[in-house]
Amino acid sequence: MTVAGSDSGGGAGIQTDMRTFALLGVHACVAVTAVTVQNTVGVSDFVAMSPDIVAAQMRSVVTDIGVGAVKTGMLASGPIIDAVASTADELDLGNSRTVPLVVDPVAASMHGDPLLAAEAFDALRTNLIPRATVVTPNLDEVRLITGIDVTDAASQHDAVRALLDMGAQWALVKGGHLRSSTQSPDLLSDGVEDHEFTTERIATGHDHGAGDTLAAAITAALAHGYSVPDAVRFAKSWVTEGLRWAYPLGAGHGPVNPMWRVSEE
Ligand SMILES: Nc1ncnc2c1ncn2[C@@H]1O[C@H](COP(=O)(O)OP(=O)(O)O)[C@@H](O)[C@H]1O
Ligand SMILES: Cc1ncc(COP(=O)(O)O)c(N)n1
Repeated sequence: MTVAGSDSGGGAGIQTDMRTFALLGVHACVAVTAVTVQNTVGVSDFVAMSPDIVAAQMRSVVTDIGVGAVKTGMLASGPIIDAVASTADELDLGNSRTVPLVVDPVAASMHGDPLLAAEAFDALRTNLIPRATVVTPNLDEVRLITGIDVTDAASQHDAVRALLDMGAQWALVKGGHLRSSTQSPDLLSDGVEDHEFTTERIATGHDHGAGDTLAAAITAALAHGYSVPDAVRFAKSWVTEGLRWAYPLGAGHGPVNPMWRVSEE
């Protein structure tokens, strides 16, 4: 299940989560948190759902269909974060519970347009990150959540540690925004084991939805029973191929292509 916002341009959010889930052989259920007015150049507006309706979608799906793993993406507001956190407890989702919960703490679109209210960061830190089986921030989100500016391997380790100190079971600090590097290094840790997943940086401006694709692929792999390190290893290779097969669209950033496996044939 994905708990996320709609991207009218189809490059990120629910739309990319559902494509990724389908291609990875899992049925996608959805709790819509917000509807964005979005294309390849930016997000011009959004409307958030009521927290009760978000919680009710989660409850409706879990009590009837069941879920193998759950991912959160754009949550829009503090009250939605609080509702998702308490519903996760009610439904036995998250850190040390039955069903893994992947928290992608989406704060803004890649164009810099906000997707989370500024006053919602406390709720993210104190209510959602402690419930995460794995939290997957990019470097801008790391700065906003922990105050740490990641510029190298040492500060990436510090950021992982800060997220684990907030209570996440595993933290994955993604290196996609280290744009001056020739590589794209992601660091995963639970405080005991460190795993580095590094790929060559792909020269593309069409990287819209990369974080969603990665987190959705982690979620699908967890639903298939992978361990967290194996799920992240798989998802990193999946998003790397998606970036290689990304295509231009509109006047801005085209989408990572989660259909790369189909496109290849
Ligand atoms: N140009 C690139 N080449 C290779 N991997 C990339 C590139 N850009 C991002 N990635 C990878 O895509 C995933 C999403 O990363 P990132 O861009 O940091 O997140 P977000 O989309 O949330 O901003 C990470 O695994 C990151 O390493
Ligand atoms: C509904 C929604 N969810 C998530 C993102 C983040 O994706 P990106 O960082 O590629 O803009 C987005 N732009 N829109």
